Amino acid sequence: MVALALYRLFLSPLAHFPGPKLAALTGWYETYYEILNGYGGQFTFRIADMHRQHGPIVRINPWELHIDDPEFYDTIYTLREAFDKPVHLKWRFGSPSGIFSTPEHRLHRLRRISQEPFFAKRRINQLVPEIQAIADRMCRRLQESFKREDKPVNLSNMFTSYIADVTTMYSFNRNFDYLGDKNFESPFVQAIKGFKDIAHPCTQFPWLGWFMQQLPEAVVRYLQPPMLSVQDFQRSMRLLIRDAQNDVRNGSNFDANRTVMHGILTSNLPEEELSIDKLQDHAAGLIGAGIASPQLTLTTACYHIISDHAIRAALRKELEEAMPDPDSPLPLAQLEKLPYLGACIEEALRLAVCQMARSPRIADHPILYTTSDRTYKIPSGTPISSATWHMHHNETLFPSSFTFQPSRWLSDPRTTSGRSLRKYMVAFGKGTRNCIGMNLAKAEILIGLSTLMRSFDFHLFQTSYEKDVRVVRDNMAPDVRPDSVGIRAMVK
Ligand code: HEM
Repeated sequence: MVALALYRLFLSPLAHFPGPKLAALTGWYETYYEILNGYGGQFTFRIADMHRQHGPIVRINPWELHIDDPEFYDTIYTLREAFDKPVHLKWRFGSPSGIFSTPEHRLHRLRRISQEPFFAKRRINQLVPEIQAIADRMCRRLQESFKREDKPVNLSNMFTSYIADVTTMYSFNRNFDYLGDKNFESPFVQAIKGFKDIAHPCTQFPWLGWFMQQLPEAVVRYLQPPMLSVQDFQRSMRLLIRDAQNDVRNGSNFDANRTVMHGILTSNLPEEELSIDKLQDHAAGLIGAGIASPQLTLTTACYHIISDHAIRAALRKELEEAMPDPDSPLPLAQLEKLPYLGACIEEALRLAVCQMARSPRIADHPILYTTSDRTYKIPSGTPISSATWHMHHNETLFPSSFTFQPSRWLSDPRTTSGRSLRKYMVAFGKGTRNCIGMNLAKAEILIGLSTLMRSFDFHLFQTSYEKDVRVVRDNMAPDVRPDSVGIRAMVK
């Protein structure tokens, strides 16, 4: 023990990097902040404190560095290098073979290439009529079951159902009509919560994710209740995959170009990549990542727009001029050109952050990082990261960073050093592992938000900033107090 402590503090290749000595000494420091301190999920905030105290590069645990320098982001998250992700993060979401979780660069490329064509802009453009039809269904449900009955709607549940209907339609060609539920309570609300609840324990104790999957259900129910909704979710993915496999086997009733799962099954992936376990991980990755982040962005946008009269009026004016008849929606290409709508969405993406937990990369060669007074040589094999949370709340780039100001995105905004502000918008990540679903997400958000805001007015219902909006923990995605029941609104 003593030898290990001395090694970590004085002899390790990271010993000369700044940071708290306790963090350099033991991984339990991080575990304490992620699991035991306050609501848990506090380490991202703690890292911000470390930077305030020790500068732009800090050693955050015995093995890892974090860099809070907007100009260095593109060096870590790059298309030019073949970086890996740390192996211990593979079990974080219980789907070790999903592309999000694949550590090795080469295997990641192989898996990602089989899905990429489905998320190209051209392919997403073809999907627009179906997304619009689902957004129209959301509005009809709001009109009939909430506006007419003068009943509050839970915005996060509604957007989860909207996005879940789009995602399952595109992934499996299935219409589950989650929007049809009386209160928009789709099973994904519980499953997403379950994924978030297990993520910190599975990150801190990587064997836990594997171990939980080996245990009988009754034991899991007793030990880790959140894992149950994750297992339910994984079981339903398996059934959908079996159906898609049958379609492909029978050569009937499917079009390989229409859904992502049929596309994966008919791609050039080698046979060993098409086992039911691996396919389940791909499906879980797509559905999990594909629902949680667009939902959070839409809820964030909606909350801020309806809580600020001036912003709501400006958006309403732009939408009314562009869409005189609310029942005749604009084509996606024209929605993309509406400046104020675009600025509201950009600002919602910035504030929603979506992926709050850091996502480290590992290089197989040393990397140089220069501060104002010295150059550090980061040893090869060291996990390094720059978290989106810190970038999006950098007060130099985004003054009053916690306020929703769409105007900061209007008219080709620049930083004080003359660079485009958009360079520092990193909601979708960058580099070889950036968000594969970005085009789909943007289409879902543009169509959903414009249709909704053109058709209705909203007033917040029993919603407080402190309880329901202020981010108090990093649950992989930013999360609010555990006693929040979500942002609710009356429909006018
Ligand atoms: C507002 C919406 C979204 C945001 C902000 C977002 C954000 C991100 C970010 C930051 C990453 C990089 C993760 C990392 O570096 O470790 C990522 C990866 C990923 N996203 Fe998204 N995402 C969104 C929507 C979607 C959608 C709609 C889908 C699919 C239906 C999707 C599927 C994925 C997948 C599969 C990955 C892993 C990519 C890889 O490792 O190659 N995301 N997303």
